[in-house]
Amino acid sequence: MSRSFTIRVPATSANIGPGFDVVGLSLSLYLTLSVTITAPSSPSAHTPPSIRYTGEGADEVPLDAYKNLTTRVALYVLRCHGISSFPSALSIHAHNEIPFGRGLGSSGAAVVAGVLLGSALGGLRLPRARVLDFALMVERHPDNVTAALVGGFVGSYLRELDAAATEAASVPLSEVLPEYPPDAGEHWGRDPPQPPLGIGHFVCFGWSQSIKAVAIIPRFELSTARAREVLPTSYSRKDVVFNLQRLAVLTTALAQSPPDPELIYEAMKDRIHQPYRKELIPGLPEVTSRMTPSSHPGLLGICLSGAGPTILALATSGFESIAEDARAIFREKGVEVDWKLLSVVGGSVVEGDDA
Ligand SMILES: Nc1ncnc2c1ncn2[C@@H]1O[C@H](COP(=O)(O)OP(=O)(O)OP(=O)(O)O)[C@@H](O)[C@H]1O
Ligand SMILES: N[C@@H](CCO)C(=O)O
Repeated sequence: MSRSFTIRVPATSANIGPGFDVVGLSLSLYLTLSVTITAPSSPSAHTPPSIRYTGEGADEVPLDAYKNLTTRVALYVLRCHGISSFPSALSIHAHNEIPFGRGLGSSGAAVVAGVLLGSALGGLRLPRARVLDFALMVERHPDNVTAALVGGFVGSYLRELDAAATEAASVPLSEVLPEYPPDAGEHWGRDPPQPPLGIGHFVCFGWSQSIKAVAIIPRFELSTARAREVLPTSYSRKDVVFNLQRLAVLTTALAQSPPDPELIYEAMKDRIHQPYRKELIPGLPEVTSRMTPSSHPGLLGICLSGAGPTILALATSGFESIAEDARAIFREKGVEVDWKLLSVVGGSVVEGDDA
């Protein structure tokens, strides 16, 4: 008997200014997997997975199930449950609206989609907290994956792990997600590390429905790894307190109706990551300082989205003039951008899976 189902995971913006590695927001661009497992023509014939990929990243994403991030994560989940291979005659059509390497959570979405895929393929029915554990074994900061899974405006932290769990969680990704299948008759080698239970914890904040997100997306990629390399390993107390004060206010201010632009604009400022990332993103300091609620009615606040280079402007109106003026500032620095008006949406869904 054939089986088919769909997995849909939203884009995310992490940090929202002061909440570095802490808060995330799910946004209305999606990675969608349409999955079909056809009944094998003969029980002994094992057909390898076939992947078709359309949309953002289609020209660079690997279509080999042992190299593709989403399917490697799915196989990791299956192997942790004693299932050593993909089902036969598995076909996946991935359609992606989330641009790669722009700070809109493309890798977090691919990882969450992979965990949900593994759970569905194995009939595992993993509870949401366990899905998060698996996702956090692969993507080690919780802000994007938690928001992609749960949806809305979310704050999260990683539980402090005991020594054994710390060791399990610190296994290199190359071991968690090996790229190559074993040759026929061989084994994968040692069992993959099981995620410790309850790695990530989160809380959902309120969100004023009048607030939309303008994503101003430079036409170049910046990997999260590169954007983390430029960050210092320690901070002054003054800078930490600056961010904590703003984050505490921001988490409630974005739920108020009507939202208060003066409060939010100041509460979206950051001293922990954006100042260090300006060398990688020409125009970042100018865009975040020259555009204010006074110069742009409707604007509430402006920040780097995730690790960048996208800029996220939260606003209740005036979306086009905010985007076009940001475009003009970027153009002065030689950077071309595209922009999208996005809404805050719900989290990941799996539809049509009766297994
Ligand atoms: N749908 C996908 N399928 C397979 N691989 C993907 C997919 N989406 C992202 N990736 C991989 O993740 C990489 C981008 O990850 P990276 O963490 O650098 O950026 P990001 O997730 O887009 O940004 P941020 O984490 O700042 O929001 C891509 O270059 C690609 O290798
Ligand atoms: N909090 C992370 C998000 C990137 O995915 C960072 O800013 O590096």
